[in-house]
Amino acid sequence: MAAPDGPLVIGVDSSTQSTKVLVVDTATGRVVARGSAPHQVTEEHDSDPEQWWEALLTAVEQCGAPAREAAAVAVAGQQHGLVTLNGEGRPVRNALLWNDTRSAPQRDRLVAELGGPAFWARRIGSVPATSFTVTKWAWLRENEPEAAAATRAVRLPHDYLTGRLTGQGAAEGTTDRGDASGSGWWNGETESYDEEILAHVGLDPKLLPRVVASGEAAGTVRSGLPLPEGILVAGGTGDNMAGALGLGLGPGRPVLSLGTSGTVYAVSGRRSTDESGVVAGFADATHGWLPLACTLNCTLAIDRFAALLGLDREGVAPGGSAVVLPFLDGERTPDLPYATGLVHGLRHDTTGGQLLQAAYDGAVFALLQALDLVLDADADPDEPILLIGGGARGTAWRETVRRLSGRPVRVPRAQELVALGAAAQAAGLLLGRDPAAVARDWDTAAGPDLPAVPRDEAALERLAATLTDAGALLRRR
Ligand SMILES: Nc1ncnc2c1ncn2[C@@H]1O[C@H](COP(=O)(O)OP(=O)(O)O)[C@@H](O)[C@H]1O
Ligand SMILES: O=C(CO)[C@@H](O)[C@H](O)COP(=O)(O)O
Repeated sequence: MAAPDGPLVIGVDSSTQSTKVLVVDTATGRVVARGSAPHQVTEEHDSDPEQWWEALLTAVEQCGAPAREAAAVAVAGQQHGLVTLNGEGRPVRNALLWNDTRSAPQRDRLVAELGGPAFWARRIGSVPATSFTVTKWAWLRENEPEAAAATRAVRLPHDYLTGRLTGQGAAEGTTDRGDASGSGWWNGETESYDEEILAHVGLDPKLLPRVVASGEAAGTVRSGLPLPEGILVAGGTGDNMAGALGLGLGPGRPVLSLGTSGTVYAVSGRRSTDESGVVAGFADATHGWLPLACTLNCTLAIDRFAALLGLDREGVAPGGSAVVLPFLDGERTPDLPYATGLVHGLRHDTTGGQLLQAAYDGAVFALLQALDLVLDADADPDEPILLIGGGARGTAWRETVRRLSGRPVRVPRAQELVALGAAAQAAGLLLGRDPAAVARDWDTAAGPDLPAVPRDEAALERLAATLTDAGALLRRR
């Protein structure tokens, strides 16, 4: 390893399928070491937080000597997951994840009981989808009351890992405003926990972590870990907020992330309060906002579809009139938690490759429809879409986004932008700087631009019509 020019920092991305760790030179943004380890997710979409912790340690150990020289660390995590801890700070049960739709009945009731979509959009910036932590807590109380009663602390995934790094007890947890804004009990108007919502769902605010400010440390690394004892631990954040930091994102620049979830987002100085529920009005990890739309079925659904067809994920073919709505996990955008996958428009001459292409189209459609909604009204329509996440490495994904958006697409050369964003947060804390400005100095968003191609209006119209016509099927429980 060439000698670093500045202090080293560690950025962690604990996402749905795996944990990735980068050791980064703060002076240049150069990645000097990396590691990764997978997680298991059950068929019901829950996951053991102890396994995330083991994966984090494994991935840090893979980084070797540079990890032992780092001066600060931050953790970004999959949003919304409900982590319930006992008095010893250990999980009461597996975490209920963002893509678990079991809480759909509780969600419907909560929205109706507390003043409808307008109330929620105004208070928390979003009409909660079944992803939101508040709906999962309501589900737990109703379906596993003994687990809810045994809970002494409620955490989000990144809070849990930050707590394990710092040695926080059940009463000492921390979180940040970005990830807190996806809980459903953090009020964006007052920037504090919403006591009326918490009382309604029977959650004692004392069980929740303290929200640390941007630029404030969550603590320091405790002894006995493969990281230097006593180094700074930044507040951490949700994975999408960290992706925005990692790109050094400014207003008007749309991001499309293709991972287990599909997300489309932008940063804004204006707080979003979309009563339609398409846009979640999240906070970002500093002082601004991160309007975002999210789908439950993205790369995993398409890989499953390719496997069913016996094709490689790049085995797409143009043409045909097939439409696929790849809602294998139910769906959040559009809001169809009970939906299953749907194939329509088959003919004798439809090929497997055309069907696979239709599945890609179906996965990208709702995200692109939400693109203009997450951008400020004065955003330049010719600004390239920044394509990130594991899917951004695939040609079929890139070409689908180009063809259905009609916009230029840029794939940043830097990979693992969520872990890079966590590293930028750690660097910002260490150097007393704005983390997004640190990432801009690292030039993380640089990459070749793929020019715009004419938008495939026929494919978009077929998808829109099928969604409307299949409404009753897709809503059936
Ligand atoms: N070369 C590639 N081409 C297309 N897709 C890829 C490629 N490599 C990985 N992927 C996709 O990336 C996904 C993982 O993306 P990632 O952003 O790491 O997910 P998450 O952060 O949600 O755990 C996998 O489901 C896989 O389908
Ligand atoms: O629910 C959301 C955003 O609201 C998801 O984006 C999760 O944050 C999971 O992210 P990945 O594991 O797909 O990165």
